[in-house]
Amino acid sequence: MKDTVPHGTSDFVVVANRLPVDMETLDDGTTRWKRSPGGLVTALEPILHDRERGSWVGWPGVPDAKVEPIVSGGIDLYPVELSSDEVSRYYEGFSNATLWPLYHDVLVAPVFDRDWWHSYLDVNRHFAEETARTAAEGATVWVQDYQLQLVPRLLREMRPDLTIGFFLHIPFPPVELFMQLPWRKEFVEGLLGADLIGFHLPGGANNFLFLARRLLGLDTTTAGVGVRSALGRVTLDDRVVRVGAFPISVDSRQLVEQATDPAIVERAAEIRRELGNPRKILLGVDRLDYTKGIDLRLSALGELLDEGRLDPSDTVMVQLATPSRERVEHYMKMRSSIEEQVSHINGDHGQIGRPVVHYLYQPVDRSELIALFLAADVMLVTPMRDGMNLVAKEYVACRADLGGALVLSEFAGAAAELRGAYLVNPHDLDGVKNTIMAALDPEREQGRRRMSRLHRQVLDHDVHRWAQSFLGALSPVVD
Ligand SMILES: Nc1ncnc2c1ncn2[C@@H]1O[C@H](COP(=O)(O)OP(=O)(O)O)[C@@H](O)[C@H]1O
Ligand SMILES: O=P(O)(O)OC[C@H]1O[C@H](O[C@H]2O[C@H](CO)[C@@H](O)[C@H](O)[C@H]2O)[C@H](O)[C@@H](O)[C@@H]1O
Repeated sequence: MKDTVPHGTSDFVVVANRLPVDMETLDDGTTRWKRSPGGLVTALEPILHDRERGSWVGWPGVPDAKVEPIVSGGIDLYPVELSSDEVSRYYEGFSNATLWPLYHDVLVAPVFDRDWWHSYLDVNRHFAEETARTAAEGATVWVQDYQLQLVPRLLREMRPDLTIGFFLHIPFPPVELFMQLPWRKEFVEGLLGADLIGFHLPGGANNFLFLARRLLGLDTTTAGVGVRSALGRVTLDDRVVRVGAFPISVDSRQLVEQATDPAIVERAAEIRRELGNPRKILLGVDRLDYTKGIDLRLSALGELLDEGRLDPSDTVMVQLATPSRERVEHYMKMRSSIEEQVSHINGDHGQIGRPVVHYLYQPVDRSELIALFLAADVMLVTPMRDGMNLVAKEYVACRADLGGALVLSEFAGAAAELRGAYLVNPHDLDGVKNTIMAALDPEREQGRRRMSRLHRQVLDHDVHRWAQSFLGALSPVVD
């Protein structure tokens, strides 16, 4: 295969399950493009804008879409077509009903289905082939996330001239959980096709190194990996693979700019008025996913209202939930139970024209989202497990006014850096309730000091630093 693949012209190629835009078919049968959901796209978009040329290989988000490459002179988009059967078995099945729950602490039971596995293997091969066609001789390829863990090895077999990086956006599980995977060796071998493997946190990197030793009997470093430092190494027969921790972030300066735009500041004030000028506004912003702890925060709110610790006449919660993976069973169940909880709270505590919980099952524009961040007194980020959680970082980046408070789960990757947040254990409902109460009414100067510390952290560690640290560590392997 090596010599038969024609080379493309792109020196820098991002490979991700999704393109940064999703194709949408309108009622009249015409199509248009809209921003893809999720933090991976939020993070990678500004990185590619920084580059004069680059390509992105990914799925356009709908089955059976025959889309020609979109070559614009900036970021060229190379669509990978997935059939409806592949969407069902590779994306909804293996990626999101096997790997996603397995890597998120088995919050629901992962399904191990051999047909799904074969589809995952086939689709990973399609992605590797499309990338091999797109990349120029000696190009750098950056493969993203759990949907494509076999691509590094497949791609190296096709194109040994490439420099290959891989970044995992979700947690890498503890060894005991990973060992459940019937195809565990194939995954470790797949990732070892890369020159550099990146995780959000040192724990994930250390788990991976342990598995490379234990499962494959490879020679690895055993000292702990640091944050953007002290990379681990796996020594193979012909090369060394490096392993590191690179916490992802947001485009902080751009968010500050938008959040201080007078039109957005005015919109934030208008939102408060539209909500009836409550004393306090709580906010949740998530993809609708069972990992995000939306149910937990609604339970906390419901109990605080039931107990009279919160007054429904002066407290409002806004919960935005982006539709996600809507055909996967646990997502359907979670949607129904969240909507039941919202109705329950509003039924018990709302008044005509004054619901306590304003729930939107739809994505909103970035400017509206930033205005909501500014309007919110308390941001609730309460996942049971999350790779990073960019919403937490977006909120503190936007609060250049040093107002607001962040309640953050210890089980979000972001908690490793945002130590000044109101940290909660999402398994401890009473603890969450007490922490929400504390975050609602901090002593003013103490609240501003907390936010100032968080804001500085996110400004100093933005998404550009993330990309530079990963790509900087990847580039020495070219020498
Ligand atoms: N309802 C929504 N409307 C607009 N953007 C949203 C909405 N929900 C989530 N987002 C955006 O999607 C991204 C979510 O990223 P993150 O918190 O890392 O989690 P994940 O990638 O698992 O969805 C953020 O950029 C956030 O602002
Ligand atoms: O593509 P979808 O199935 O619609 O899912 C959206 C994305 O969700 C996940 O995001 C993760 O990446 C974020 C950025 O690193 C991180 O902050 C968050 O904790 C992760 O959950 C998924 O990993 C992406 O591949 C999806 O595109």
